[in-house]
Amino acid sequence: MHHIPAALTIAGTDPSGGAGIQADLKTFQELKTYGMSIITSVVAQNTTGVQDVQHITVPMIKQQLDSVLSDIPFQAFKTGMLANVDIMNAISNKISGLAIPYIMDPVMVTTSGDTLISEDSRDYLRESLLPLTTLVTPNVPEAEVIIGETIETSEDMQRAAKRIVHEFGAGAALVKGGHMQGKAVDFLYAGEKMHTFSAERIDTKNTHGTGCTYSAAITAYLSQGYKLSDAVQQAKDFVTAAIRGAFSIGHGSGPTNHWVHRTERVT
Ligand SMILES: Nc1ncnc2c1ncn2[C@@H]1O[C@H](COP(=O)(O)OP(=O)(O)O)[C@@H](O)[C@H]1O
Ligand SMILES: Cc1ncc(COP(=O)(O)O)c(N)n1
Repeated sequence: MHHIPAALTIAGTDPSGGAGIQADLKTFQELKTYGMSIITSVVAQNTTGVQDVQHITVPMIKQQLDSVLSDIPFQAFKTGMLANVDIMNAISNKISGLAIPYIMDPVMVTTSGDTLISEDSRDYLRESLLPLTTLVTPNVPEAEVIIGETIETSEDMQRAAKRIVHEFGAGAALVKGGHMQGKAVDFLYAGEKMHTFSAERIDTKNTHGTGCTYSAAITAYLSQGYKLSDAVQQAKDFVTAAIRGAFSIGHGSGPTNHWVHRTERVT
C-alpha cells in the first residue's frame, strides 16, 4: 500500500523557476505531496517574458506518460501549457480513463503577455478536454475565450463559471479574479451553489506563476483527499501567502514564494 499522496503535472517548463512545471513541483513538495511531471514544451522564459519555445514530440510525450502510468500510482493530476491540438489529443487519449481528479489550468497567455497555445487549440481545449475535467481554473481573459463573451463584473464572472459547467461540460469551474480591480475574489461553481474565495489584493508586480501555483496547490490537496471546496480554500490561502512573500528577483514580474511554511522568513 502507498501511503504517500502523489500528484502529476503535465505542462511546460520555466527555467527561471517561477511558473510551469517548476512551480508545480515546488508547490507539491511544499504541500507534502510526492510530485511527478510530464514535460510538453520546453519554454525559454524568465520574469520578463518568453524568449523561445520548443515542443516535445507527441511520441515522447506519450512515452513519458506511459513511464509514469505503468509504474507509480497518483491520486490527482493537472495540466498546464498544452501548446497544440496534437499534444492535447495525445494527453486526452491517455487520461480519459483515469478515475481521479483532473484539474485543468487553461494556460493561454503568460503574465508577461506572451501567447503559449495556438489559436485552433483553443477550440479543441473547449470541446474535447473541458468535459474530462474535475475542475478548470481560468483567469478572466481565459474565461472570456472559453465562453466567447467579455467579463467586466463579478456577476459576469459567476455567470461564466456556471456556463463553463452547464454548457461546456467542465466538472467545476473556478473563475479567478486576479485581473480584476479591488479584492482578489475567485468564484467556484460545481453545479450547486456558488462558492466565493476572497483575499486582500497585495500591491505587487511579482505575480509570475500565480495561476500555476494555485492549480498545483488545489491538485496537491485533492491528492490528499480534501473535498473540492476545502481544497480550493486551502490553496487560496497558500497562493495568497506565496504572493505576499513573492521574491523581488529578476528584471520583470518576480516569482511567488512557494516556501510559505518555512519558519524563518526569506527576504
Ligand atoms: N495582487 C494580488 N493579490 C492577491 N491575490 C492575487 C493577486 N493577483 C492574483 N491573485 C490571486 O492569485 C490567484 C491567481 O489568479 P490570476 O492572477 O487571476 O491567475 P493567472 O495567474 O492564471 O492569471 C487567484 O486566487 C487570484 O485571486
Ligand atoms: C510553461 C508555462 N506555463 C504557464 C505559464 C503561465 O504563468 P502564470 O501562472 O503566471 O499565468 C508560464 N509562464 N509558463
